[in-house]
Amino acid sequence: MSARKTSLTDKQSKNGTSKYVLERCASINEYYDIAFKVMLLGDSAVGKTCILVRFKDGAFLGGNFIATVGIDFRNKVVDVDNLKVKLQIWDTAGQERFRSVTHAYYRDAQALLLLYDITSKPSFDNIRAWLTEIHEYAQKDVVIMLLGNKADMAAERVVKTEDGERLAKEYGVPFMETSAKTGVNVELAFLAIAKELKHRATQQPNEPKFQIHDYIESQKQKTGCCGM
Ligand SMILES: Nc1nc2c(ncn2[C@@H]2O[C@H](COP(=O)(O)OP(=O)(O)OP(=O)(O)O)[C@@H](O)[C@H]2O)c(=O)[nH]1
Repeated sequence: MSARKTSLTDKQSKNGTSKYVLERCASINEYYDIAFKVMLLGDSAVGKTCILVRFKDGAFLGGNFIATVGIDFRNKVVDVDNLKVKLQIWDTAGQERFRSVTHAYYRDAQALLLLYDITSKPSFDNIRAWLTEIHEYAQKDVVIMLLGNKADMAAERVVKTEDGERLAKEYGVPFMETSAKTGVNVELAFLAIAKELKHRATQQPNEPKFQIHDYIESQKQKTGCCGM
C-alpha cells in the first residue's frame, strides 16, 4: 500500500463522520460553519484518488497506478455564499474485493461523485451497477453527480460525451467531463456539490431552490468550458 492510500479502521471512520454538523470548529486550520460527507465511487483506476488530490492540492498524481486499499478521506473547506463549508471527501477502493468495506460508508454520505473513465468502456458500462448499489446502500436523498474522467485523453476516448450526458439524464443526475491531469471541471464539480448541500441544509421556505444543473451550465459557459 502506498503512503497516499492508507486504509482506515472502523473506529477512525466513526469518529470522523458526522451528519449536517452545524458547528464552529475551533481549529485554526479547519475553521468551518457546516460540514458534509462526500464519497468518490467508480471502478478501479478511473481516477478517484487523482480527482481528490487535484481538488485538495491542485496537483496531478501521474506515474505508476497504485490501487486504493479500503477507504481514506481528506477534508477541504470551501466558501459558499459567505459560509465555510467543509467537505469531508472519502476516497473508496474501486476494486471488487473492497466493496463490502465501502458499502458500510454509503449511508453517512450526503453526496456521491460517481466516476467512469472516458477511455474505458467497461467503467462506463458499470455505472448502472454502481447506481443500483447506490440505491441499495445510500440515503434516499443523496446528491449524485456523474463524472467522465480523463477528458484530456482525447485520442484514447471510447465513451462519447453524449453517451455520458444521456445516461445522466436517464437517472436525473448532473454530469460533466473532468480531467485530474489538467484540472478541468474538478473544482466546479466539488463546488456545485457544496452549493447544493449548503442550500439543502439552510434553505428558507421563501427561498428559491438551488438548481444544480443550471449552476453547472452557467459556470461552464463562464469558463468557456470544455477546453480539455
Ligand atoms: N491522463 C489522465 N490520467 C489520469 C487521470 N486521472 C487519473 N489518471 C491516471 O489513472 C490511474 C488511476 O488513477 P487513480 O486515481 O489511482 O484511480 P482510482 O479510481 O483511485 O483507483 P482505485 O484506487 O483502484 O479505486 C493513475 O495512473 C492516474 O495517474 C486523468 O484525468 N487523466
